[in-house]
Amino acid sequence: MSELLKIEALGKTYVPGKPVFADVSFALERGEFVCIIGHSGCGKTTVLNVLAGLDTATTGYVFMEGREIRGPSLERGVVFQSHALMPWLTVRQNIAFAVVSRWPEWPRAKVNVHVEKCIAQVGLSGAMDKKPSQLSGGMKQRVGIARAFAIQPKMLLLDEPFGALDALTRGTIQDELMGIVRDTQQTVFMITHDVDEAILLADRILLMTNGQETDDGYKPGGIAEVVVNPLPRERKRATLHHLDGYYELRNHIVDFLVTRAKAH
Ligand SMILES: Nc1ncnc2c1ncn2[C@@H]1O[C@H](COP(=O)(O)OP(=O)(O)OP(=O)(O)O)[C@@H](O)[C@H]1O
Repeated sequence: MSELLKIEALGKTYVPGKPVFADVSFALERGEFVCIIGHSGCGKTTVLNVLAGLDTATTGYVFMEGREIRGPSLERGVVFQSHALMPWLTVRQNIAFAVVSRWPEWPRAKVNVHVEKCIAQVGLSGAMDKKPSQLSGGMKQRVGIARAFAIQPKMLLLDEPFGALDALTRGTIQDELMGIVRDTQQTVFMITHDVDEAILLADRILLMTNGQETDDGYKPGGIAEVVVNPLPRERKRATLHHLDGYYELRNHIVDFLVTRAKAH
C-alpha cells in the first residue's frame, strides 16, 4: 500500500483560545477504509469537510498525493447524510450530471452505459427514471453512493451515510458498499456513530475526543487513539459477533466513548 492522503497538525478554531480540535494528524493508505468515531460536536464533519475541500482548517495541512488540498475536486467523492440530490432530475440524470462533469468529452452513449452500470451496482435499475421525491430514504442514499462511485474518485468521503436509515436497509446498503469498495479497492474515510458499523467496515478506527475544560485549563479535541481492526478482512455483518476478538474490540471502543471521549 502507498500513502494517498496525509493530514498534518490540523486544527479548527471558532472561539479564540478554544480550538474545537488541534494537532490532528493521520494518513490514509491507498485502498484503506478508515472510520472516525466520536461524540457529537468533536469536529468529525469539520475534518471531513476539510478533506473534501469544502471547508478550511485554521491550522495544518492536508495533502493528497503530495499536493495540498485547496478546494473541492472530482478526485474526491462525498456522500452526506442528507443525500443532496438534485430534486428536479431523475436518478439517471442525477448520476449522468456527475459523470458528464467528470468526463465532458464522453459521447452520450458511453455516459448512458456507465450511468446504468452504476445504478445497477446499488440495485436501483427499476427506479432509474424516478425523481428523488418518489424514492425512500434508503433508495436516495443509494443514489448518493452510486453518484460518488460513478466519478471513480481516488477517495470516498462519507459523512454518516447510513445515519437516517432503518436497521434493515442500513445493513443491506452496508453490504453493498463493502462489496463495491472491495471490488474497486476504493480508499474511504467515513464518519459513523455506530460502533458495529465501524468494526464491520473499517481497517482502522480513529477515536476522537471532544474539546473540554480540565483542571489544567481548556484541552482541544483530537485523535486520542488509532485502533487497528484485527478481525479478518472478509468479515460479514451477520457473523461479526462470532469472530475472535470482536467483543474485545467493541468493548474497547465503547469504553472510549463512555469514559474518555468527553468530559461529563
Ligand atoms: N460555523 C460555525 N461557527 C461556530 N461553531 C461552529 C461552526 N460550525 C461548527 N461549529 C462547532 O464546531 C464543532 C464541531 O462541529 P462538527 O459538525 O464538525 O462536529 P461533529 O463531530 O461532526 O458533530 P456531529 O456528530 O453532531 O455531526 C461543534 O461544537 C460546532 O458547534
